[in-house]
Amino acid sequence: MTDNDARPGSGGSGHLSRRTLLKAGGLVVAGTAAGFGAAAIAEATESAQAAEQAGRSDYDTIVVGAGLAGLTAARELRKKGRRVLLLEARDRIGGRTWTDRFNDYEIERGGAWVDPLQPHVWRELSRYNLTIVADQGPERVLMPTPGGFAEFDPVTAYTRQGELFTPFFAGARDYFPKPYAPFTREDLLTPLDGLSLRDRLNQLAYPPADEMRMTGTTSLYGAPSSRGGLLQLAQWWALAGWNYTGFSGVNTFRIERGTVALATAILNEGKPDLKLRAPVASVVQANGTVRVTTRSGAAFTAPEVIMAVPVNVWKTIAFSPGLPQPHLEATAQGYGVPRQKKLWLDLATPTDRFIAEAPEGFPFAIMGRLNDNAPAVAFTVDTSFDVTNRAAVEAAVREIIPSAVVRSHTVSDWQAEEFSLGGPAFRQPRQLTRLHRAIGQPLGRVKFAGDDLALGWSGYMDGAIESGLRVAGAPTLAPSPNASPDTQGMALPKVNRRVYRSFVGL
Ligand SMILES: Cc1cc2nc3c(=O)[nH]c(=O)nc-3n(C[C@H](O)[C@H](O)[C@H](O)COP(=O)(O)OP(=O)(O)OC[C@H]3O[C@@H](n4cnc5c(N)ncnc54)[C@H](O)[C@@H]3O)c2cc1C
Repeated sequence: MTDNDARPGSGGSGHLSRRTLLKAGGLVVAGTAAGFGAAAIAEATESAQAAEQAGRSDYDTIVVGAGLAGLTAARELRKKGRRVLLLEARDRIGGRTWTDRFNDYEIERGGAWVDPLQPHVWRELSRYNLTIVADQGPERVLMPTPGGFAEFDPVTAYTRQGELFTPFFAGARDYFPKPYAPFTREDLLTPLDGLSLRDRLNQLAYPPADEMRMTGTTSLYGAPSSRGGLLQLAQWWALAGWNYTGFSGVNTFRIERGTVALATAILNEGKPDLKLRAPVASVVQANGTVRVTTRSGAAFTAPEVIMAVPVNVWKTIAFSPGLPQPHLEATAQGYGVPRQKKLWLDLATPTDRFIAEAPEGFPFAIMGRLNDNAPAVAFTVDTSFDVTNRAAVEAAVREIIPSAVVRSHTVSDWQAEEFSLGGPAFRQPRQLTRLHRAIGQPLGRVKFAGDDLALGWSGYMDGAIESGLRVAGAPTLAPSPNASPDTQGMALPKVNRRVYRSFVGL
């Protein structure tokens, strides 16, 4: 049910005095946890206590955040017969997935690609009978060399990438023997978790000509390579079957009707009470009740709350009692790839299907046109050029393809969006062993969910769904990556996965 107004009988905002409403309204302006004053928390606490004493809660569970994690959790709880309220800050569902239009073309501004190696998202696609399409893939690949960019056929280019990346992940089968249970060999993980992607490159000491072919990948996720943790990428390698074809081929496929079709199907099955444009400002627990207050002052109570918002956003919400130390550290350090922007480019030239990878330090880490007559997609973590300016974007593209002509473009800046404050999850060194388990733990009656907290495909839609299932007490999946992927009866377009450089996790 889509319902932007307080539900009759919910008792929601009716619980608040005018004074509280005005005070809570101040939160909108402040927009940060710090902006939520002690007086407002005290009042919300009293109110939660009163609700508890009166034995009335508006809902059984309040889920905050209608991304794939929150939608999944809400559906699973509804299936158990619970009364569920889903509060979403934006005016749409889907969070870091967003099917939109650019010129006459359907684009994904966030998550796009799915794969049978990703069991949770794949099971959902099968459940809703959502058709899968394959990108056509590149006809040629531009790779950096010490003398400039050189052109290769895709099989040659990606066979070489496989030769370079396989040693990068040497030992991953030992330290991630069960990729969905990442702490199985914590003894081996702990010393490795201090390594950044840059550290691992330094250890391998590849000749410069080889290293430059790898830093397009490491800089994109690490943002820069020295920031991203080796073990995040290594876990994806393990989840994909400990080999390059799996790692690189993941995300060859898309949902024909867009990610919006998946998010909508989950919502329609669960039918929680959904309130859009309802950014949550505070979450206050007292005597067995949790009171959730939005920036506009609407308040709702339930014995249980699920926070399915990105870790990076936790710091903008006032929790009482306050977040434990690991949660505070994680939200201060950041869990989502910082600075990453996804651009769609209408290129007059070139007109063919290509992928170009650039070494660290270039404005674009990777770009390509994957389908005929489609716009090109490009990713940057460089904050020094103005991505809103067409001429600056064209100049950046021309650093790789000198003859390129950009007609128009559009940008998604997930870092700048206040309800994500970053891109997909990508852990930094030491976050896996020091923080990951701890931040998945509840704070009293408040539980946490999201792709950031997944045990498997963190940074992907699959991880968001996995986390949403787990927090709602529903079974998750952990297939052996050695087994052939379970396509769950879905028709799969036949493609040569070796020619893909998937835009893994992008
Ligand atoms: C550029 C980009 C490319 C990606 N590419 C892929 C890909 O190809 N394949 C893939 O599988 N994954 C990809 N991902 C990752 C994937 O999109 C995410 O893993 C997934 O969407 C996360 O879902 P989530 O529910 O955990 O979080 P989100 O989708 O971020 O959902 C959280 C929700 O909480 C809401 N919210 C935030 N703050 C508040 C508040 N205060 N009150 C109420 N609501 C709030 C947000 O508006 C949002 O709707 C990509 C992500 C990005 C950014």
